[in-house]
Amino acid sequence: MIGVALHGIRRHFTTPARRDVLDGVDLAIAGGEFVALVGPSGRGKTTLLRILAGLDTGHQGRIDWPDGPPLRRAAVFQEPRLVPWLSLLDNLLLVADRAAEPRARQLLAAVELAGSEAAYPGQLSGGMQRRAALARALLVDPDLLLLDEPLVSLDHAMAGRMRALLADHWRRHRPTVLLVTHDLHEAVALADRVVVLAAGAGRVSLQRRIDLPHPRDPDDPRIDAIVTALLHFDPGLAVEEDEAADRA
Ligand SMILES: Nc1ncnc2c1ncn2[C@@H]1O[C@H](COP(=O)(O)OP(=O)(O)OP(=O)(O)O)[C@@H](O)[C@H]1O
Repeated sequence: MIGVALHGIRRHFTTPARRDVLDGVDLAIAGGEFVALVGPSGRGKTTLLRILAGLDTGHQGRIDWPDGPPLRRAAVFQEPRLVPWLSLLDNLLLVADRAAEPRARQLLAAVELAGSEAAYPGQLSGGMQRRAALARALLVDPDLLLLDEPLVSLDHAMAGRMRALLADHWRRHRPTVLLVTHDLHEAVALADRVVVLAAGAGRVSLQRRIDLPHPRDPDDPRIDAIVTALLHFDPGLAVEEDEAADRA
């Protein structure tokens, strides 16, 4: 299992304006841990995820991999990033070899895309594409799974089923997961730990361990109680909660 320790991660952008987006993030994630990173728009969540994915190398600070670097890193970003001229099935097989086809079909069925294997991304809704991107990430059996609001445009029921799929995959395979979400309920329902980025400071302002046993019932009232406690700590998170409720 792959743990990671971030020490004093800083990211400064100069355009369009000079700005310290991350200003000394310290965060250690244990191998096999499921961490949710929350906070309103613009606090640098995606930037941190891109740094961990190896896509943003303009940061300062140190990233340690105490168990060695991840061998299979997978990421799902807000935009699905599928190759437009390949079918869904071929998009999945891009990250694996042909022998993985039965598993790829199985995963497409698990994200409720059975029957769409031959479709091209442009023929599908944004939500369908996002589910395909999730299936593609799971196909590589990642040891580090980075998720940037992967369920954001899905309807309430579908998002619930995809959350259950993700939770089930994590329990069986135990990848190390960092999930960025605006949805506090989602964060508490899934994660071992919720990490809040501070408003305007670019640093971790709160970490809260979620000691509820897995598998979790999303209707467990203890989840709402923890969400209320987090909102009490950082009322800025409430705006995002309202938006999540509107989307549902
Ligand atoms: N390549 C870039 N160049 C300049 N500024 C950037 C770049 N990438 C991100 N930023 C800025 O950094 C800030 C943080 O962006 P980031 O996407 O990491 O926030 P976030 O917390 O993930 O927001 P959201 O929840 O809306 O996705 C924003 O003000 C954004 O405009």
